[in-house]
Amino acid sequence: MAISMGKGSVGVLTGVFIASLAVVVAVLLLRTYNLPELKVAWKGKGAPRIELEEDEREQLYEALKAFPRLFNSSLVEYELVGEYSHLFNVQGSDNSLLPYMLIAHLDVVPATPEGWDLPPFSGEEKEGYIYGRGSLDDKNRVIGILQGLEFLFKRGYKPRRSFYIGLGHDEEIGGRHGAKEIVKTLETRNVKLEFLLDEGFEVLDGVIYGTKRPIALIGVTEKGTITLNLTVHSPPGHSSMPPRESRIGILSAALSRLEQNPMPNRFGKGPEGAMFEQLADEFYFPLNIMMANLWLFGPLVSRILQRTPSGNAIVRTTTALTIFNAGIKSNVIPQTARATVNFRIHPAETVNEVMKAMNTTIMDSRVIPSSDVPAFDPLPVSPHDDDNLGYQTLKRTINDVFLVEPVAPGVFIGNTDSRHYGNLTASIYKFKPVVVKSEDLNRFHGINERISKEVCYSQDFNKHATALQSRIFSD
Ligand SMILES: CCCCCCCC/C=C\CCCCCCCC(=O)NCC(=O)O
Ligand SMILES: [Zn+2]
Ligand SMILES: [Zn+2]
Repeated sequence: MAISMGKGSVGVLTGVFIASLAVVVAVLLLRTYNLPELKVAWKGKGAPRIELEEDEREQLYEALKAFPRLFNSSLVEYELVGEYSHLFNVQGSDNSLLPYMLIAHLDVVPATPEGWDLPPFSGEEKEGYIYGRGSLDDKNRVIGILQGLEFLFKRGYKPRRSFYIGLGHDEEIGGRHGAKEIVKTLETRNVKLEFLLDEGFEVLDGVIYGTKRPIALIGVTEKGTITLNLTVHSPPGHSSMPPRESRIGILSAALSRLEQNPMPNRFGKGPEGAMFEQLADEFYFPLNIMMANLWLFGPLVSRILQRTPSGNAIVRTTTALTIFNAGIKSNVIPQTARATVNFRIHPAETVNEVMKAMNTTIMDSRVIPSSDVPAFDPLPVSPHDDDNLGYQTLKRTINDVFLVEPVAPGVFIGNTDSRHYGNLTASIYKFKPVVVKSEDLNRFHGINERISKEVCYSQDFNKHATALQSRIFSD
């Protein structure tokens, strides 16, 4: 797996990618940077609070030590938002240009050590990879962005276009206190953005069945989501006198019906069809002919795609059973059985339609649905035509840095903080500067999440930096 970076026509974007390449270097720097005395230019309402806990103060100080030029630059305003999220504003020289924004998140999903080759929170290395929860999602981008800026400031970087950086702390649970608060902060200042870049697809090497070479996808929209709790209640009792149907049995049957009756294959009814058509030449014969003629071969292609979990995620609303809880003792009939189901909604469907289909499939009034988190429909498609600054900058940067020619717009299958920024810009792009192979897909939220060190070093950092200089300073 590779990680890389560089930047396009917009100021730091190239630096960010370049720095993403050097994430390993950045991690080492975090530990070894030899500090000059800090004169930190904290501004805004995020100046360190007197009531910071010792460990919080320690962490902030570590950040300052790791990125001294960033935190000392007169061009940078920094503030803490929602207690743990970070907002940076880098001032450009031309206020007539709309700022852009880079976002990433600091939090991770949980991990227990079972099945990992190295402990999930160790950051230890093995055979050229750094292992750890967050190494792909999304600490690589956090470090990449900060290291990119540090690198650029070292070179005397002065952007023309202002930009923001937002680092959220609760993306994995919906971004309510992080990204949403950052957005509120920006809205009170009437900020509008030229575009926003967030995590998303990657350079996919052998991931899309039948492709001849690596392909980069930029997420220009994302699927909607419903997270539902399904509960079956009734009074508890002695296991020696079980009811004919237990709560566990009732709920399990309902869940099994959901799994056995997936939502319909909607391939071609959303923007995903255009992606495959655009990429038609990248497929081996006869898939190339089929992709170029989806009006005829669409049904066959959709059946091929749905064979793999990642392809299936593209063609339909997915149904994932993620949590199941019931029972407290081996001889007590449980009072409650409860499960969580996570739907990711295809762009051709809506929350209402999926809810209706779910009720029809379960068809059991003893199974009570409820939800702790808001559902949302698939998101609008961001512009990605030839003259769109954000999309084209990102596309050209991917071409240059990864030396990957095919870049296509796609429907992102996960959900991230960027959906909260819809009032600030219609141009939201989702790309993570790493190369991913098929066998890596299970590492996201799975075991042995890791990032390659070798490829970071083997990429010619200085070459990329030099080649992209004109872009760095042209905007
Ligand atoms: C032919 C099909 C090609 C599909 C290729 C799919 C490749 C997907 C690669 C990685 C995606 C893994 C999901 C990552 C989601 C990251 C964001 C996240 O975790 N957000 C929270 C959430 O969605 O719950
Ligand atoms: Zn993430
Ligand atoms: Zn995640």
